[in-house]
Amino acid sequence: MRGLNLHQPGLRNDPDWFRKAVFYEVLVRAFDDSTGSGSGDFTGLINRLDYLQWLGVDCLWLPPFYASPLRDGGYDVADYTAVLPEFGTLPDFRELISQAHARGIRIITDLVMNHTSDQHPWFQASRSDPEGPYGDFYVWSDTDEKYSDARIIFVDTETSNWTFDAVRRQFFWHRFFSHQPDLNFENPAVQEAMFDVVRFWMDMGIDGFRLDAVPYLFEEEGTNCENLPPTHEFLARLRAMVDQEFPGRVLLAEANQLPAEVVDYYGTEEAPECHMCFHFPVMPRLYYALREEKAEPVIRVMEETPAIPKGTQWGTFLRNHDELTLEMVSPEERSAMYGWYAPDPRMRANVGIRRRLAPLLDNSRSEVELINALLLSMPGSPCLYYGDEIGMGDNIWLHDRDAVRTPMQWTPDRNAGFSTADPGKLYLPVISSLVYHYNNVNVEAQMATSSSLLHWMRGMLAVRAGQDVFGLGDFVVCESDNGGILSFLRAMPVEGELAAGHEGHRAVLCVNNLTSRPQAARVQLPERFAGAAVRDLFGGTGFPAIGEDGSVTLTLGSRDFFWLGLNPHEENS
Ligand SMILES: OC[C@H]1O[C@H](O[C@H]2O[C@H](CO)[C@@H](O)[C@H](O)[C@H]2O)[C@H](O)[C@@H](O)[C@@H]1O
Ligand SMILES: [Ca+2]
Repeated sequence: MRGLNLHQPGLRNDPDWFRKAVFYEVLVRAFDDSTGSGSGDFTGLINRLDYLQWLGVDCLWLPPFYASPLRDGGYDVADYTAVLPEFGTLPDFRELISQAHARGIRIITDLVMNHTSDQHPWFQASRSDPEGPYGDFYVWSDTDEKYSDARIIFVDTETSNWTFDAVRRQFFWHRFFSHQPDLNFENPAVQEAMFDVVRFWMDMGIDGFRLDAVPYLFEEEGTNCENLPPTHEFLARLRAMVDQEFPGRVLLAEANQLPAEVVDYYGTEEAPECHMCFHFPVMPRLYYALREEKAEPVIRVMEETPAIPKGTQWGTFLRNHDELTLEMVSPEERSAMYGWYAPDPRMRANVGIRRRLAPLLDNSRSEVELINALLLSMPGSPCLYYGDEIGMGDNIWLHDRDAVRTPMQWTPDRNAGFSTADPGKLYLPVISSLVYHYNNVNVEAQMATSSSLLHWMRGMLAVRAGQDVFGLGDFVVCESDNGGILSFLRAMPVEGELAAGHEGHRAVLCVNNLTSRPQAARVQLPERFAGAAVRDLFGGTGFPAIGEDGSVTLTLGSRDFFWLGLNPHEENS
């Protein structure tokens, strides 16, 4: 056992930390440029940790910062144990970990196991020396006909999962871009090499990994080459190694699949795999429900979500560095969502929408608040995307997913306070559109305005942090007589293991008006809440108690929501 991170100053010794945490995805490149190079870096991120601590996030997720030609935002790794020189050095990264930990903030990073860049020395060796030690590191074939049942993921750019290599005079397999050859996981040396990568970064002190594109590790003829048994066997071995050598560190699966398939990435009691999995299908349903003004799509996807093993957690999100993926919705839902959210074809990418949260919702403050309230109160540990806490805009005139990867907007000054470089030297231009210009949308201005979205987000995170039930409690949909109202309980037992030592209310009733008009609704709770006292979690104001039949009638303004603490034993006041 090499690495318990629990003794780091600032980190709480809590095995459930990831189940209660708010994650924050931040691109090192996009956050703060401390050197004037035009690109963000580790020192810049260190300089902004106080801001992230102030905001109330618990764990950062850093997408790849490894040596890379950057043809896929760093997901094209050219050296797994080197960092991009423009981001700093390994000692700088180590300093970032220790500075984050000192502030009680954990860090997980991306582990891109499925593929490398074609610039990786393993691929260069594999293509030029088929009989050498790396000859079998990739998936080679004399034809491009194998695995024909596997879909193409990057439909905008790729026409085949095979590309001919003129050096080796064979085809190589790639699930993503043709410059990203898939590693051959059938080769034990590849598996061992990946274990060593995991050890390298965990030894350095990171708190876990997001496992990128994890369904695609193995291939098998006659299948769609996704979620195959050997992939799960490999993940179980990886988890066993992590548990043994780095207890307390987490693995988070990025498996863009239906819930019934994703749950397999938690593994079994005998052979656990990941501690967390992103829940892809729920995210588009939140956007869908806002436009359809109906709770049903969200309720349905939650009903289709199987229970997960004890001690694990979903990861949830509204946006990330990729397009808002519509792979997990039906063709009818997809075309409705394109119509609502991506009327201009430039807003689309692959099977999804390359826009940020605020522009998706046409900068409607009440919709941004409501969808964030849903994210923060539904099951799962929410992951925020940098800049969405201030309602940053996007730039659909940029290439591919760069539309949503522009520099963080700190101030109304040059380059939005992100960099002192000549503006032309920035890795991407700052947002200067009419509505989302950095003159108006920036951290400094919002910090100075108590009614800003930024202050609202911080307040929400603070309230959530005081209620363990959001991370640990059950999710129970409460029937209501109004289809535009989504109401559910987050509850955990008063007696028993879960309740011991945890804070806050044991039951919170969340009621959300998905419609743009005021609504009244009679909400039915389980019988045990009959007569319970009701208090708003934000101001502590008492509401009328739950009726003796277990129901309560509430009125909500347009896109309004309530988080109501329930106490069956309190005198109502
Ligand atoms: O490394 C290749 C890609 O891996 C992740 O991709 C995921 O995003 C895709 C959409 O952009 C999605 O369709 C796919 O199912 C996912 O695995 C990573 O997040 C991407 O940035 C990266 O290009
Ligand atoms: Ca693969």
